[in-house]
Amino acid sequence: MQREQEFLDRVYDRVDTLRGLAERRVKDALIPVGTGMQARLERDVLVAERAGVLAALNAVDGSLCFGRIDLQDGSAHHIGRIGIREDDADHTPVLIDWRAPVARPFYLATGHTPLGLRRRRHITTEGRTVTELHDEILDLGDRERSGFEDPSGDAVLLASLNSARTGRMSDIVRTIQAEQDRVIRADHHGVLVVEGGPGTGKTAVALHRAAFLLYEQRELLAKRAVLVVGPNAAFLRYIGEVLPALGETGVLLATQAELFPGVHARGTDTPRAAAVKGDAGMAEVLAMALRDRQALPEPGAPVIIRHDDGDLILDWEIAYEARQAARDTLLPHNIARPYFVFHAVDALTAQLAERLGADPYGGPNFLGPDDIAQLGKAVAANEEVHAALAELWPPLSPQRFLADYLAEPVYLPDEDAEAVRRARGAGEWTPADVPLLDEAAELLGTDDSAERAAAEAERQERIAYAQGVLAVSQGSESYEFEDEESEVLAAHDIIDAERMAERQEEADHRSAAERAAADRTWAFGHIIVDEAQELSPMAWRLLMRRSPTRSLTLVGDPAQTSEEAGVGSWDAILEPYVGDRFSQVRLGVNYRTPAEVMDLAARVVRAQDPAFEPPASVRSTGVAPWTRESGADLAGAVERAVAELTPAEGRLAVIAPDALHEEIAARLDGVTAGAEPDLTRAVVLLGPRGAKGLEFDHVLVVEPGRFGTSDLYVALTRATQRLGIVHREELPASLR
Ligand SMILES: Nc1ncnc2c1ncn2[C@@H]1O[C@H](COP(=O)(O)OP(=O)(O)OP(=O)(O)O)[C@@H](O)[C@H]1O
Repeated sequence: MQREQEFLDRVYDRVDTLRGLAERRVKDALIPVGTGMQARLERDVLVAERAGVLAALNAVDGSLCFGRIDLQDGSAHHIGRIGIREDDADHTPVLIDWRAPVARPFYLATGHTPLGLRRRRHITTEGRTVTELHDEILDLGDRERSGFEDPSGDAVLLASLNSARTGRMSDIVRTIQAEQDRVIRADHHGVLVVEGGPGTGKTAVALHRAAFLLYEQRELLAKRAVLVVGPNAAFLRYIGEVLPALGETGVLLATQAELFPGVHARGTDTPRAAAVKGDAGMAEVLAMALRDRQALPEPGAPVIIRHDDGDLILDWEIAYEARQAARDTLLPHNIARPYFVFHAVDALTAQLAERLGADPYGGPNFLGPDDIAQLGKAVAANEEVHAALAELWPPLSPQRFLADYLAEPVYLPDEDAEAVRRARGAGEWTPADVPLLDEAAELLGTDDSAERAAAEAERQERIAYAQGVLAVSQGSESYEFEDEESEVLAAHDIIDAERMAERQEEADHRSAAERAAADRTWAFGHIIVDEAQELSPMAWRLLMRRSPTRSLTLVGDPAQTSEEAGVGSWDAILEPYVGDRFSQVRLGVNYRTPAEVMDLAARVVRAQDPAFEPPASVRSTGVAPWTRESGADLAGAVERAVAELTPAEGRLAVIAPDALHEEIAARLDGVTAGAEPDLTRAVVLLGPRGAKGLEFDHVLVVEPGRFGTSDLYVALTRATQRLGIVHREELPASLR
């Protein structure tokens, strides 16, 4: 213990020095250097990197070092959350980053395959103090003993699994199991599917994989960022501290609702509406609806446009020809629109020229090319022409187009159309709208010509300003002294106006993740999707656009699928994008739910699928789950059960059908219905969907007869210790 403490003191001394250094280096990096795009980009990356180092040093302070491996060759390494090196000529490693290849035997070695290890030591600390050691002897021939031997090898794991929950997920870096380690360190190329039942550590593994990839592919991912997609905001908050605790901040966590920058999708859909909106056929439906927005005047009923040189007649033929020319470009709607306008203006000009220059005696037209060009300019400048053309081929934003479509949904069976119909201006965007907005944005194309023109105008303004500055400095021409060496330089000698203008531009110190959050077309370096079974085919289209390299990790459990829009099999999800070129692994051990609770949960699924095999629980508590009939006063029975089950330390979740929340919340102190739950409170009230991915020490399930099979399976598997069930209505047969 003493020696480990001395070691730790040395490491923390070094950390404190490094932190001081990092603080100074962040400040230095902020000083503007060089000019030009490249220099600025490099500086911004440097600032982000150095700020990242500082954040990492600050974040990992609490439990920096957690392990040690002693090798058969007599050497030893300490393993920590981040790597620390000595300040010597060789930069000797003091603490090995858990993600480094050298650290790998810490996770994989067994007595059977010791991978060159003699001993594995788990070091437990509180703050900067060593409090416990647990040693596993891996070389049975080795007689040396420390007195801290842990013959079972899982004391640290079990202590962590049994510890009281806090409402925030913690990292598992000290106790990653071998099957999990293989997933975390799998190659980042291509698509990896990680399947596993409740509590098998899928979420934990996905997050540690993000940390691993950020370490291994630091250069690529610092620029392109990692996206982690989770099922809802409460879940993202629940997992939000894991990566920072591992020293990683370059990750964007988002729900589907947040994947269209500028839109906050806070509305809700009926399950039916969400399923219709998520169906793959919606891509074609929207494309067809958009073609309908490229309209023509009725044949025989042309649009008459007033014009100084005589009325212009915008008829079916002119509009048809112009539309065809624009469609032939195969460009998205907004980008093809100028072609439509150009062809229509051209045809209207020709019409006018023919009328004005016509020779009454049938000779050639009087007007020369210059006259016609003049006429064309006047037609193009006529506001009414543009208004008429905008009626036929309107410039559209994704929001406007989708709102219009939902107000009058076409190309859908009547029932589906009714399910998604929403009056213009009514209600908010919903998560299921987000992939449709993204699809619309693709079909429409971004017409950013106005923004580009504005940016260029701004740049010209800066250059003009800089020229002004230089003109003033010109007044003090460089004086040529006889002695050439002593020439005095003026500002304009060393800097031209353009470079000076660039210098004035605001530096963009946002990290790649922050930039990515604001950019719909961002291509992420890697995307991790948790609860991937819930996403609809339309949502997959959106995510695949954000991952042109198809570097993805998908994590999920088909048995827990609750969304009607969710896709049934990984083959069905992935076939359109990568064919059958994806790898799949299964995690088979449940670290969360005790065996007693898992047995009950498995019965629920088996009632539907007799061949169902749940993951094996690593623990049992010896406490069986119980069911209790409430009599008439359901809320009263819940209140009493909550009083019994609320742990002295840790968290209790009441998982009840949404319709009962008001009634239940009224009886529970500090518990509210409807609002987004604060998971750090001792008692939390949730619906089965909101409980997805979360866990609590104790769980009370209310009125399980009203839950669908997969929702009930999710609800029952949230407990790390105890489970109770309260019901007034009849129990499902599987729970009786
Ligand atoms: N190797 C490990 N060491 C310590 N704790 C672990 C380990 N693996 C998993 N856990 C813990 O088990 C619990 C369940 O993990 P996690 O939430 O990642 O499972 P999951 O497979 O995503 O579950 P679900 O599908 O039910 O949401 C978490 O508390 C997690 O910290």
